[in-house]
Amino acid sequence: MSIVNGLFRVQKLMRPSVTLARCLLPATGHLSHRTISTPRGVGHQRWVTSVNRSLSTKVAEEGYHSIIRDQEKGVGSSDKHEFQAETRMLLDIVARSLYSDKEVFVRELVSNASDALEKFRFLVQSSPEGANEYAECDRALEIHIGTNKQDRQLTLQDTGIGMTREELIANLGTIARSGSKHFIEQLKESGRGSQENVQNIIGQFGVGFYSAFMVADRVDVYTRSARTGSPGLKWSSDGSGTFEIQEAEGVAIGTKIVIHLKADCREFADEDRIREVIRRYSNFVGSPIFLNGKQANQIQPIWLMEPKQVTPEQHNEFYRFVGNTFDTPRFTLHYKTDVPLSIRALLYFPEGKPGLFEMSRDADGGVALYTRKVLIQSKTENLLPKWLRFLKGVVDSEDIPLNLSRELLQNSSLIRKLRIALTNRTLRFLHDRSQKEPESYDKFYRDYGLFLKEGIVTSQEQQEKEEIAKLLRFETSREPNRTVSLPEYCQGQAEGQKDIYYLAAPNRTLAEASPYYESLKKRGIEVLFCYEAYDELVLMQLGMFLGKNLISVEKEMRRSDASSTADQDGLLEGSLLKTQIDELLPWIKQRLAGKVSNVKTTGKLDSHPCVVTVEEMAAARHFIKTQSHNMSEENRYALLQPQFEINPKHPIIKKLHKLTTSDPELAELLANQLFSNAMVGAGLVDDPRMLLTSMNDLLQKVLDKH
Ligand SMILES: Nc1ncnc2c1ncn2[C@@H]1O[C@H](COP(=O)(O)OP(=O)(O)OP(=O)(O)O)[C@@H](O)[C@H]1O
Repeated sequence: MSIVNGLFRVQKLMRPSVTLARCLLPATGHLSHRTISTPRGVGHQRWVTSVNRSLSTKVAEEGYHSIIRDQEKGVGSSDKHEFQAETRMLLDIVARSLYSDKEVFVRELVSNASDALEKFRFLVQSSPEGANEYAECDRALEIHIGTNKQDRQLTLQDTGIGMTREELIANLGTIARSGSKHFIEQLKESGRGSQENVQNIIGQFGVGFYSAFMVADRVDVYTRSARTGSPGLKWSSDGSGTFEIQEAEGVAIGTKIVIHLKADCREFADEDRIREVIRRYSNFVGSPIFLNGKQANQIQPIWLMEPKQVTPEQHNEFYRFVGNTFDTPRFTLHYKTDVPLSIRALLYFPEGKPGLFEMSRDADGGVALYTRKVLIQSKTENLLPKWLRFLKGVVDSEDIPLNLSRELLQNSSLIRKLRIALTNRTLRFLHDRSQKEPESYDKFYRDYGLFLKEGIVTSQEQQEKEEIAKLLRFETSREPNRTVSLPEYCQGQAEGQKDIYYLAAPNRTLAEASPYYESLKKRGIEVLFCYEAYDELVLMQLGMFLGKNLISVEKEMRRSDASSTADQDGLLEGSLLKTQIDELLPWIKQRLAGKVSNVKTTGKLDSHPCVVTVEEMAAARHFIKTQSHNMSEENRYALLQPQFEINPKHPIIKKLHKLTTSDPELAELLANQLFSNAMVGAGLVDDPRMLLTSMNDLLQKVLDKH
C-alpha cells in the first residue's frame, strides 16, 4: 500500500507533459535510449525514463503492487439485454464444451486487456488533444490478476481504454471478433458437428471474451471508459441468454472482469495454476502483468536482442505467444538492418502444416508492427504480401512515425518499402535454408509450397516471381524420386536449348507415357514433371525464367510446324503418302466438323496415333475443370478450338485411311473415337464415362465381322 501511495505521489509531482509522456512510453518500462516524439514535444524523455526506472526498481524492490480492490458496487436500476442470436449460440456451445484446454480463456482475456492498454496508448499518442480528451493519462498501464480460492473467483483488471455503455452492449453482446465469426460459420457448415469437431474449432480460433463462460457460472465486468467524464458501469451475465447493465461506483478507468468459477473449474482460482498459464501464453504481453501483486511476465522485447543471445527456449516461448499456437518454429529468421530502412525483424515459420483456415486468403497475417517497442498494429495488413501470411512474428522499424494512423498505414509508401525489404530477405533466407538444410527445406516445401506458388501467381513483378520460382522443386524426366530447382534445370540444359519444358500429369507413369513428351524424350531433352494441381498454371503465369521461356510440352508440339511439313512431303519412312494424307485430312475434318478447328499431321509422335493440341493447354484444362459444366458441347469446342494432329506412320491411321473407302461407316466411328481418346489424353474431358457409348458402338461394328 505504501508503495502504491508513494508511486502516485511521485506521479503527481510530475508536470502534465511529463505524465503524458509516461503513458506514451512502451508499457514495459524498459528503457529506450532514443528520444521519442510525443504530442507534447520532445525532450523530457531521458528524465521520464529515469523516473520510470526508479519507480519500477522501487516496485521490484518491494515486490508487491496490486490495484485490485473490492470497492465496485452497482447503483440504481439495471437494464436487461438479450445477447444477439449468434452470440447465444456461441455461448451455449462454449458453456457445454468439454474442451480440454479450458485454460485458453486466460490468454483470451489477457490479450483483450493488453489490446485495451495498447488502444489507449495509441489513441493518446495519435490525438493531439490527447491529454484533454482522456482522463488520468498519467496512470500506469498494467494488467492485474487476482485469485481467490475461498470465493472461487478469478479477477482480471486492466487500466486500459475501458468501455462506454454503447461499447459494452456492442462488444459484449454481439460477435465482433473475426475469429468467432468464422467459428460460427464453420459450426453451421458442419451442422454443429461432433463434440470433437467443436473442440477443434474452438482450439483453432479461440472465442475471445466469451471463452470465460467455459469456466464461469457468472461473469461481472466493471468498466469505465478513459474518455473524460465517462461513468462507471457494471455488466453481468450467467451466459444463458441475457446480460444486465447498470451504473456503478468505485470503478477505476479501465476494465475489471470478475469470474465466478464453476465448481469443477476451481483450479483457476489457484495462483500457481494461473502463473503457469501466463507463462505459457502471455509471457511476452507488452505490458506488465501482476499476479496477486507480483509481476508474472517477462516483457522483454526479444526481437531487439542480439540474435545470438536469444536461446531456442526463448524463441519457442515467444513464437507460441505471437503465433497463438502450441508448436515450435521450424525456421527462425531474426535479423536487423539499417539500410535502406531500419528493421528489426523476428519471423517464425510454423512447424505445423497450414490448416484450412490459414490456407484461405481471408486469413489475417501473423506479423505485428512496432516502432521503438510501441505496438502499432498486431496483425498488420500489407506488411508482408498475402502469400507470406503463414509467417508469425514481429517487425520493429524506427522509421515508422509514432503518430502514423492505422488507416494511413494501409497505403503508406513506407509500408510498401518495408514489405519489399522483408519479402526479399525472407526469400533469401529460404534460399539459404534450401542450400544449408535441404531436408528441412524439402519438408517445408511439401507443407508450404502452395503458398510460394500463390506468390508467383499473385505477384505483379516478374523479378519477384522469378525469385520465388527459384524455391520451387520438380521431379524431371531424367530421374525419379529426385527433385531439382529451376536454376539446376537450367544448368543441366544442353547448349543451345532456349526453353524450359514442363509437362503436367497426375504421376510419373502417366507423364512418361504422355504422347506430348514422345519427341522430346527421343531428343533426350529434360522435362519438368508437374504432379500438383495448378503447377502448370503457375509455370504458365511465370512465363519466363532467367531469360528462357517456359513452354508446356503440348505447346512445343503445336508450335513446331517444320517436322509436319516434312511429313506431308511423305519423306518419313513407313508413312502415308502425301496424296493419301491429302485425301485423309479433309475427310477427317469433315467428319469432325464442329469439334476440331484444324486437322494436320505431326512427325512428333511415335507410338501414339494422334493427339489434340490447344493454344494454352493449362488454361484449357483449368477451364474444363472449373467452368465448363453448364456449357453445351458445341460451345465448349468453339472455345477450345482443338487441333487434331495425326501420326501418318501409325498403323491405326493408315488403316483409317483405307477404311474411308472400304467401310466409311466404321471409319467415321474410328475417327470420332480417336479424337475422343485424344481429348481424354489431353485432360480435356471432365468425365471419361461419356466415351463409353461410342466406344461400344465401335466395338460392336468391328466384331460384326467375326
Ligand atoms: N478488457 C477490455 N477492455 C476494453 N474493451 C474490451 C476488453 N475486453 C473486450 N473488450 C471489447 O470487447 C470486444 C470483443 O472482445 P472479444 O474478445 O470477443 O473479441 P476481440 O478481442 O475483438 O477479437 P480479436 O482478438 O479477433 O480482435 C473487443 O473487440 C473490445 O472492443
